[in-house]
Amino acid sequence: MTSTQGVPIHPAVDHGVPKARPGFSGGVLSCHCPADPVRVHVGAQTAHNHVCGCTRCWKPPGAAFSLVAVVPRDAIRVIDGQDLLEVVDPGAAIRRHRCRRCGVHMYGRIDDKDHPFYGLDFVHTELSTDQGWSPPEFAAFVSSAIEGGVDPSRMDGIRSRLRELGLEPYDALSPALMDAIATHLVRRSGALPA
Ligand SMILES: N[C@@H](CCC(=O)N[C@@H](CSCO)C(=O)NCC(=O)O)C(=O)O
Ligand SMILES: [Zn+2]
Ligand SMILES: [Zn+2]
Repeated sequence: MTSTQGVPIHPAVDHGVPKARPGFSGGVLSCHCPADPVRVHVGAQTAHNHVCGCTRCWKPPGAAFSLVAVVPRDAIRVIDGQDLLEVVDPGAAIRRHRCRRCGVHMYGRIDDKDHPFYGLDFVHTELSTDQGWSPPEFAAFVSSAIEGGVDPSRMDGIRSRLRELGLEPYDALSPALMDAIATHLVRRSGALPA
């Protein structure tokens, strides 16, 4: 089979998916401002790290996918630049807090207590120089990359490259996460025991 190594996905995976460090318990995320960056301490290892093709997640310049994971919301502490943070879209389920100088998203928070992922914040581990974060496990919202400007003719190559990297492509979240969402919705409706 022809290699699709030359198909760029995201700089953090284009040369191979990194490994988690056993015992890793978090680090500091910094925005891209060259001086006085916003800094956020994340006091936990990440979970469900994935590359995401949706238009809402922050991506580094030129990348077709973002790299995004979750941590418990109480693990997030803004240590510098709190006053520089603004919410990108207050109406979105994930209220992404970005640096208003450089535009980098520092964390995304769910404030709706009924949301299946309430209690989890979304973070981009590439904003940290600390090594050992949980690596991406799958690719989400792959078809949405077209909405972000990727030519549809490139999608076969992109899906092949994702598979080559071990990042199974899905057009929503992974089956495990979609099942968790559906289970939450059914439980909330009272049709399943809590
Ligand atoms: N086609 C849309 C999809 C946007 C979307 O639903 N994104 C997901 C995944 S983000 C992290 O994996 C989501 O849950 N969004 C909720 C929110 O953004 O509040 C598009 O590309 O815009
Ligand atoms: Zn900034
Ligand atoms: Zn996304």
